[in-house]
Amino acid sequence: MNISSYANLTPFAEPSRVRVSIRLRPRNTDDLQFDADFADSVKLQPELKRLKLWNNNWNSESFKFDEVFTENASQRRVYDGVAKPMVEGVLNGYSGTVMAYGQTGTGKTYTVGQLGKDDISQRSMMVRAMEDILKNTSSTFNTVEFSYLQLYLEYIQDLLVPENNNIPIVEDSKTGEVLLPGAEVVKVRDLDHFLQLLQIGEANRHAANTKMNTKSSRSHAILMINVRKLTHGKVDNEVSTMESDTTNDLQVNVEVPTLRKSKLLIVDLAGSERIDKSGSEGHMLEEAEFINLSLTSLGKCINALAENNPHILTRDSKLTRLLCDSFGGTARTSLIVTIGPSARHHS
Ligand SMILES: Nc1ncnc2c1ncn2[C@@H]1O[C@H](COP(=O)(O)OP(=O)(O)OP(=O)(O)O)[C@@H](O)[C@H]1O
Repeated sequence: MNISSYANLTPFAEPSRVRVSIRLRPRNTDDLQFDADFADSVKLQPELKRLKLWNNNWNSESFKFDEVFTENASQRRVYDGVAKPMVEGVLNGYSGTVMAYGQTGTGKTYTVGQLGKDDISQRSMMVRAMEDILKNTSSTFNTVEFSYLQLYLEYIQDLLVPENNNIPIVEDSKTGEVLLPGAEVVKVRDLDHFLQLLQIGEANRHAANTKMNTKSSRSHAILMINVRKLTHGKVDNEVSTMESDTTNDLQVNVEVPTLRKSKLLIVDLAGSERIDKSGSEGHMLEEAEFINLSLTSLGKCINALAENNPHILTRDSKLTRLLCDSFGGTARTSLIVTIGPSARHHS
């Protein structure tokens, strides 16, 4: 899978159920030391929402995205362009999924999961999304709850209570809703409460990576925010009245309380390295194969969604089973592909 796997999805379906954006990470000290650059092989054209890739000096390919973010794009701008529309949908009762996809070290966690404790301008989508949801809900009429999980190999582990490390996926046969019995579901009091728990989750993910002897994330991290809103919708009701000897049917507006449920998923996917290039063996190979399987089946679902194909095969991996109730119907998906200065050599 490389850049071209997800580019150019937009023109096929209007209005699309999938949006795909791309973000370039700025050069870090390693890139500068090894003089890694992007400009000789890749050109971002944000005003055209295009990325141009040179295969050699004469040949180039152009890919279209919904949004193109250069290395100068702030966390705020990326959030506004990618996640905010999904948050607005969730506040209006529609579910949505935002996912970060890219190779190790290209900025997936920075984009979707960074806490920004010391500098709020560095806050990522998870924090900004919760902030916006809390700002636009009232604790009297709404409930905001979340779970924070990771999927490693084919095991779902609770990042808030890591002892829960083999959580099953159950599909409600009536509603099709994905249920995760045993996963911690926390009612959010305020943003500070959420930040504290997100930090615990981050530390548990980090500890799991350290145990696996790697700094990079070999698991998918999934933040699941559930919003329940009590709304009072007006419903036309027919009422019969008696006036002297005649019966009259009147249409009256009746206020009926309705509960609207919606879900926002923010997913920090595991690095998308290819097995053949990583030279993995033994356990590392098994790990890479599971990541490959889940990303491949996710790719198939996203392509099916973009083509408005009603048959979305979600059975192939735990990742897509976990996401399946956020794929169909009115739900929307937004994918942000992160790339780094050395990405061309690995794609
Ligand atoms: N847009 C950016 N601006 C500034 N720093 C960034 C940006 N994107 C990433 N970084 C920095 O680059 C490093 C790698 O980013 P990050 O950990 O988010 O990558 P990743 O894709 O999640 O990697 P992995 O798959 O290994 O977990 C981090 O130090 C991060 O702070």
